[in-house]
Amino acid sequence: MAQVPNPIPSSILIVDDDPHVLQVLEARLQSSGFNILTAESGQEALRLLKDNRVDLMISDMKMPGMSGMEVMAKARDLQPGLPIIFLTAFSTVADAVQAVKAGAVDYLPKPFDGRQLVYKLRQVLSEQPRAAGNGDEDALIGDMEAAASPKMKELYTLVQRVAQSDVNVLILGESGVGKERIARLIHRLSARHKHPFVVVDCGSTPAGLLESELFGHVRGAFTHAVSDKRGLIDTADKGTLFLDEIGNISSDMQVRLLRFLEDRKIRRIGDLKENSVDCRVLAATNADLVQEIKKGNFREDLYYRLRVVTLQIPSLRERREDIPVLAKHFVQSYACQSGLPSVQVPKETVDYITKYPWPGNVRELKNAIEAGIVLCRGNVLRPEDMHQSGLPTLAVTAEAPAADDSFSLEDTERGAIIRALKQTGGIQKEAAKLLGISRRAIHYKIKKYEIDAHSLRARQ
Ligand SMILES: Nc1ncnc2c1ncn2[C@@H]1O[C@H](COP(=O)(O)OP(=O)(O)OP(=O)(O)O)[C@@H](O)[C@H]1O
Repeated sequence: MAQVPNPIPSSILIVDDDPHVLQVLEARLQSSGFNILTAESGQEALRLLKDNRVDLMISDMKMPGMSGMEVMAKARDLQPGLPIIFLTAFSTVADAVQAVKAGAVDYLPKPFDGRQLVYKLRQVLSEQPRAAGNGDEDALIGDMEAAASPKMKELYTLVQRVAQSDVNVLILGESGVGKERIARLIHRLSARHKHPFVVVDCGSTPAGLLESELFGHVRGAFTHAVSDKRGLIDTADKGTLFLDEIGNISSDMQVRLLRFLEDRKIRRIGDLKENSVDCRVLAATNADLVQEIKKGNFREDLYYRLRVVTLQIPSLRERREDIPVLAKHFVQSYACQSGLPSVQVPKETVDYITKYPWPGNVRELKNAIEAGIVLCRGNVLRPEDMHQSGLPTLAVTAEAPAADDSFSLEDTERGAIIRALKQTGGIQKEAAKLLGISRRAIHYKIKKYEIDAHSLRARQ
C-alpha cells in the first residue's frame, strides 16, 4: 500500500524553559520529518506564533514568567483552534488534566518515550485541519467518492446541494457517525471555504465558560478576565461556526444563541457595543431534540432556527457496505503512521468487521483498527488483534440481538446457545444437554452461527 507523501511538513512549536529539553525534542522531531520552532518562554512562543504558520504547539506546564495555561489562552487568541499538547512532570499532572478540560488536546507525562510523542503528534495532526495545504480537505472530498452504501450516497448528494446555500443545518446522528466530518465537508464545499471553520464543543465546555468562549469578553468583565478576548463566533466571521453537542447547552445560553441567530450581532461580556458577525451556523447533536423540547429542556424556537435543513447521518450498522472501505482507509493510514509498508486484511477480518454492530460507529472502527495495527503480527490484521484492545468477539456481542432485528428467531437461538455455552464454561456436551439437543446439533449450530465457543471457554 503506497503512502501518499505529505507535501508540506507540519510545523511544531515547542515551548520549554529547559534548553536541553528543547534540543532533544527538536532533534527527535526533526528526524521524524516535522518543521520545528522552539521558544524558551511563553512570551517568545507568542512572538513566533504571530509571524509563523504553526500546526501544533507542545508546551511545558510550569515555566517562569508565563505558565503553560496562560500561553495556551493567549496562543488561542492568535491562532484559534491551535492544537496544544502539554508536557508535564508528575507534580503538575493535575494541572495538565485541567488544561485538557480547558481545551488542550492532550498531555504527556515526563519522562516520555520519543516514539510515543511522534505517534501522538501524527494522530492529532491527522484529526486537525492543516493551517496550510489541502491534504485533509482532499480527504473530505474523498469521503464522497468512497461512499459505497446507498444511504451515504444519497446523503452526500444532499450535502452538496446544502453546501451551495447559506442556511443553518442541524446534523443528527449517534455519537461517532461522522457529524463533525460532514460539517467540515459542508464548509469545504461552500463559498466560505477560504474562511475559518470554528468548532465549539458545547458538550464539554463548562456552562460558565461557554458564554465567554462564544461571545468573548472585555478586560475586567469578571475576576479572571485579565485581557480582552475575542469570542469564537467573532472568529468565525465570514466562515462557518460549528456548534457540536448543541443539545447540552443551558437555557440561558439557548436564549443568547437564539438572539444571535436572529440578529447576527454579538456583544462581548462586559462590553457596551455590539458587533455584526457574518457566519454560517451548523449544529450537531446525538440527543433527541424533539423529546428534549417536550421535556422542556430545549427551546422550540431555537430548534426551528437551527434546523432549516436537517441531515440525519445513519449509524454504521445501517450502512455496512461502507465498513470495508472505511476499514481499508484506516488500515492504510495507521500502517503509514506506524511505519509499516503494508498490512493485509484477511477475509475473516472483513467478515468480522462487517458483522460487528459498532455501537460507537466510525470512531469505534477507527480506534479498533488503530489498536489492531499496533498489536498485529506479521503485518496481518486479524480479528484477535482487535479483540485484544477490548473489542468483543461476535459471540459475545450477539448475546443481545441487534436492535434492528431483535425479533429474529435465529438471533434468539444463537443467543440461547451462547448463554448455555457460557453457563457450562464452553463445554459443548454440557451445553447441548442444557438446551435439550444432540451434540451433533449443537456442533452444527455453533458453526452455522459462527459462535466463538473457544473464547467463551476462556472467559470463564
Ligand atoms: N467517512 C469518514 N472517513 C474517515 N473518517 C471518518 C469518516 N467519518 C467519520 N470519521 C472519523 O470518525 C471519528 C468520529 O467522527 P466525528 O467526530 O465527525 O463524529 P461525530 O458524529 O461528530 O461524533 P460525536 O457525536 O461524538 O461528536 C473521527 O475521527 C472522524 O475523523
